[in-house]
This record gives sequence, structure tokens and C-alpha cells, in this order.
Amino acid sequence: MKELFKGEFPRLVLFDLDGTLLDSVPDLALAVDRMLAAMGMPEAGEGRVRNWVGNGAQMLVKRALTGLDSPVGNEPELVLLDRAYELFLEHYGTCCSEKSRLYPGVIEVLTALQAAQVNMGLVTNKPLSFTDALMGEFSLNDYFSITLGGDSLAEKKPHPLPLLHAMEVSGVSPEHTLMVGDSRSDIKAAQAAGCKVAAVTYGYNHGEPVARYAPDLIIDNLKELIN
Ligand SMILES: O=C(O)COP(=O)(O)O
Ligand SMILES: [Mg+2]
Repeated sequence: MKELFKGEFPRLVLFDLDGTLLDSVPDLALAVDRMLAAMGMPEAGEGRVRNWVGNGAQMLVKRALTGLDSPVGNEPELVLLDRAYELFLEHYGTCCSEKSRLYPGVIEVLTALQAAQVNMGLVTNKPLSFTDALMGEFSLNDYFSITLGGDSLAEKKPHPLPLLHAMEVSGVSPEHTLMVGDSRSDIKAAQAAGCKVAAVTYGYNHGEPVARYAPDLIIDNLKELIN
């Protein structure tokens, strides 16, 4: 990544959570399927849920209720959505760290960047309450000076607001900032915020290759950031 910053480390690295640091789909699928079962609907399964993660919990629930990747124009009824969302929150709260695991190299990379005095932030679309719980569970808190969830601000990724906010709070300009994520939302948010973006190939990008969104760097393993 240093090649993107004139041979230096960036001053600020913003990480996405789901699909970038944490393989969270097994537990998200568990909660979605428990929600669907409670509503008398057929289960979706991990394979389909994998394509539905990345735009926040509300959108995940909408996709699960409609079975559609893009439910815009086919919105579920509000009472149904409210009930389903409530059930999802309840179930995910009980299982969010059951099968989820950090990807290989995560702690090594965060430790190396911290040692190099790079400022780090976590910018996820996951609701903040679950984000906080998972960060505690996986001992991630000490690495990040700022954590933003999908419900922390008025907009979430792909809107640039959370990235711009993290930069402002950290006192670092876009030209010295790198976003690291797994989906088109991360890439689009970074491009709109004017910072560089590295995309991992192993995460959840709605079944599309990340290259389609032209990130500045594509990596198969997080450790490539520090090599
Ligand atoms: O949609 C989600 O909740 C996951 O969000 P993230 O990939 O931004 O961490
Ligand atoms: Mg992600």
C-alpha cells in the first residue's frame, strides 16, 4: 500500500468490518434463518445471505423477506418489516460471535500499523451495538481511535459521510487516508470522499468481482498491506 502514498504509510487507515476483518456471514445467516423460521418463511441459507451483506441490517432483512438482492420498488410491508427486523436483532444478539472469525492476518496487520503509528478507524454499516460487542469479543478495541456503525451518522456507505467524519475527527486529509473494504459500498464511499481504497477479494461483494469498481489496490490477503 505504500506505493499509493509515495513510499510512506498512510496517516489514517479506515477498515470495514464484515467481509474485511471479520467473516461474519455464518452468524448473520443463522440470525436471518431464525428470523424467517419464526415468521413461517423458508430459510435463506448462508450462500444467499453472503450476497445480501454490506448495506446494513435493515437492508439485509429486506432482502431476506423479499428474496431479492435489490428490493427497491418491491419493499415489504412496513408491519412485516418491523416485526422481522425486531426478530433479526433479537436473534443476532444471541449468536453474533458464535461462528464468526477474524480473517487470517488481521491482528498481525493491525499490530504492525499501530507500531508504525498509523491512525486507524473502523467504518462499518453494521449497527453500532453489534459492532461494539464484536470488537470486544475479538479484542479489537485497542487498535481503533474511532468506530462508526451504520446507525452512527445520518448516512452510511456508499455515502462518503462516515469516511469524511472519521478523517475530520482524526485530523487527517483524504490524500493521506486509505479505506480498506470488501464491497462496492466501501469503494464508492472512498472514491466519493477522495481517498485511496484497497479492496480485498475474499469478502462479500454481492457476487461481483471487486475489480469492477476500480479500487486503487486489490489484495487477496490483508497482510499484503504491510509487505
Ligand atoms: O451490512 C452490514 O451490516 C455489514 O457492513 P460492513 O461490510 O460495512 O461491515
Ligand atoms: Mg464489508
